[in-house]
Amino acid sequence: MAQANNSDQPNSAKPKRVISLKDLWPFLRPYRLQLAIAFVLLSLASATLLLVPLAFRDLIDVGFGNNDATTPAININTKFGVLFGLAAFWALMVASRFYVVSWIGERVTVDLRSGVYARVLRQSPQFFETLQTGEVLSRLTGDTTLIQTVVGSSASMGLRSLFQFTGGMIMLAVTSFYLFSINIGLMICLIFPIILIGRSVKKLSRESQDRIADSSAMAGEILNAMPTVQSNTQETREIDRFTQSAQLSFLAAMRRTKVRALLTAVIITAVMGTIIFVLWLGARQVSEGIMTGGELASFVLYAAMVAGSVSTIAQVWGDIMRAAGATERLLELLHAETAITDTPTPVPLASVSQADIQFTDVTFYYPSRPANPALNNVSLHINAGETLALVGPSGAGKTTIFQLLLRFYETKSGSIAINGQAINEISLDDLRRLIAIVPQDPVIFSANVLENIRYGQPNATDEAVIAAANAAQVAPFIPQLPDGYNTFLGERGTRLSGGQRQRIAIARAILKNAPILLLDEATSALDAESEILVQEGLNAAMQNRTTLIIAHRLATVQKADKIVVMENGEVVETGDATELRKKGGLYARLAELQFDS
Ligand SMILES: Nc1ncnc2c1ncn2[C@@H]1O[C@H](COP(=O)(O)OP(=O)(O)OP(=O)(O)O)[C@@H](O)[C@H]1O
Repeated sequence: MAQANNSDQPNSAKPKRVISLKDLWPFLRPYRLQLAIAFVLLSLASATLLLVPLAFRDLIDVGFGNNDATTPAININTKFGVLFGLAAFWALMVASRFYVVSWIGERVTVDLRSGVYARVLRQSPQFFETLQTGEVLSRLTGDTTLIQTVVGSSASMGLRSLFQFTGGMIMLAVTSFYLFSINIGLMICLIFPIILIGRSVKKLSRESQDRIADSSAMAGEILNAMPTVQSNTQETREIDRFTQSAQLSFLAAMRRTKVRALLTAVIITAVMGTIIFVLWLGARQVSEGIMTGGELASFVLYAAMVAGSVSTIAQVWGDIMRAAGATERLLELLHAETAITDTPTPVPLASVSQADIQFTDVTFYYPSRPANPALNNVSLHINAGETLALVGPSGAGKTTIFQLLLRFYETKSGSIAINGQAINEISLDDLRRLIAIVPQDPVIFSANVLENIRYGQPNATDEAVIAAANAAQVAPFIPQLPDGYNTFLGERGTRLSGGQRQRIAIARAILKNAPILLLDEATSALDAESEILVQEGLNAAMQNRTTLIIAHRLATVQKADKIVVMENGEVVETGDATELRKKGGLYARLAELQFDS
C-alpha cells in the first residue's frame, strides 16, 4: 500500500532530462515588459543605496571631522536633507520593485498551474494508473508555491544583492584598492563551498517535495474512501500510516535544513571573518595616516553591503535550488506525453447523426499487464440504431470494449471503425462527441442538478435540460429536493441515492444527444420502483441510438438486437436471447444463474 516511490513512476522508463530553471523561461517570456520595468527599478534602487556611504564619508570628513566652528550649519542641513531624499527615493524604488516582481511571481505561478493542469487533463487513463491525484495536487500547489517564492521575491532579492555586490565591489576598489584586493581574495575562497552545498540543497529539496507529495497522495486516496475506511474501522491504521508518511517528509525536510544551516554557518563565519580582518587592516591604515576616518567608514559600509549581499545571494541560491527541484517535478508533468495522440490529419466524419460500429480482430493488452491479453481477436458489428448487449463473467473484457471505443487506450492489433472510418483517423474530440456514456457508478459534480445534467452540453438551455430530465425520469424526484433543479448536490453527489444518480447520468447522456450510447448497467440492486424508473429512462436514452450495453438484467438482454457473450477476453457466442438459450452454452448457464434469480 505504501506509495513511497510513486512520484518516480511516470518517468521511470525515460532517462532523466536535465531540467533547470531556464525551462521556466517560456512562462516568464510573456512578461518581458514587466521584467524590464522591475530591472530598471532594481537598478535605480541599488544605485541610490550605493550613494549612501559616499554621503556618510562626506558627513564624517567634512562635517564631523572638521572641527572648524565656521562650517556653516546650512551645509550639514543640506547634506542630511540630501541623505533623507536618497532614502525616500530608495524606499519608493524598493516598494515599486516589490510590487512589480510580486505581480510577476503570482502571474507566472497561475500560468504554470494552469499549464500543468491543462496538460494533466489531456493525459490518457494510463497516466493516472501510475500517478495518484493527490500527487498531482501536491505538485500543482506546493511546487508552484515554491516557484512563486523564487520568481516573486528571491530572484529579485538575489538580483538586488548581485547589483549591490558588484557596485559595492567597485566602490571598495575606488575607496581603497589595497583593502579591496585582500577582500576579493578572501571572497573567492567563499564561493566554491557555497556552490557545492547549494547543489546538495537542490537534491535534498526534490526529495523533500517528493515526500510531501507522497503524504498528499495517501491522504487524497483515503479522503475519497472515507465510508470504506470507517466501515472497516481502519481510522487508526490510516492515521498511523499518514503520520509515518508525514514523519518521512519531516526527516527529508530536516536533511535539507541541516545542509542549509551548514551553508548559513559557513557563510556567516566567512563573511564576518573577512570584515573583521579587513577592518583590522583598515584601522591600522587610519592610525598610520594612510586613510582618513571617513574613507574607512565608507569602506566599512560598502564592505557590509557586499557581505550582506553575499549572504542574501547564498540564501537565495538555496531557494533557487529548492525551486529548481520543484520545477523539475512540475516540468515532468508539463512534458508528460500522452499515450493517445490525435492524428495530425484527422478525417471528418461522413455522418454524425448515426453510427455503425465495427470491431475487427481486436487484440489488446493493458500496458500494466503485457503478458495477458484483455481482448483477444475480438470482432463484433453493430448496425446503426441497433442495441448490442455484452454479457459475460467478471473480468471477461466487457468494460475494455468501452475503453477502446472511447480510445482511452490504443489497440495492439485489429481495428475499430465507426461508419467505416477507423477511430484513430478521427480527431479525439470528434470521436468522443459521438459517444454518450452512462457508467455503472456515475460521477456527480459538486454543482446543482441543472449543471450536472448539462455537463456534456454546457450551452444547452434550461428547457432542453428539463426535457432530458423528464425523459430520464429525473423529474419525479425533483420535488423532494429542497431547491428543485437548483439544489446543490454536494461533492460526488453524496446527497443522492444510487438510482437517482443513475437517472441524472442518463439525462446527461440524453442531452448530449450522441449517436452512440454506452451503458454499463449497475449491478447493485435497485428497489422495484427505482428499477422501473431507471429502465424507462434508459429506454428513452436508447431510442434511435446505436447502443452497447454491459448487461446484467434479463429485461435489457432480451430487448437487445444482438447479444455478444464474452469470456477471458474472447467472444464465445453471438446471437439473440432465444437462440443463445437454445444453444445451451455459456449464455444459457449465465442466464440461469444471474437473470432468473
Ligand atoms: N487498467 C487496467 N490495467 C490492467 N488490467 C486491467 C485494467 N482494467 C481491467 N484490467 C483487466 O482486464 C481484464 C478485463 O477487464 P474488464 O474490466 O474489461 O472486465 P469486465 O468484463 O468489464 O468485468 P466486470 O463485469 O467485472 O466489470 C480483467 O482481467 C482486468 O483485471
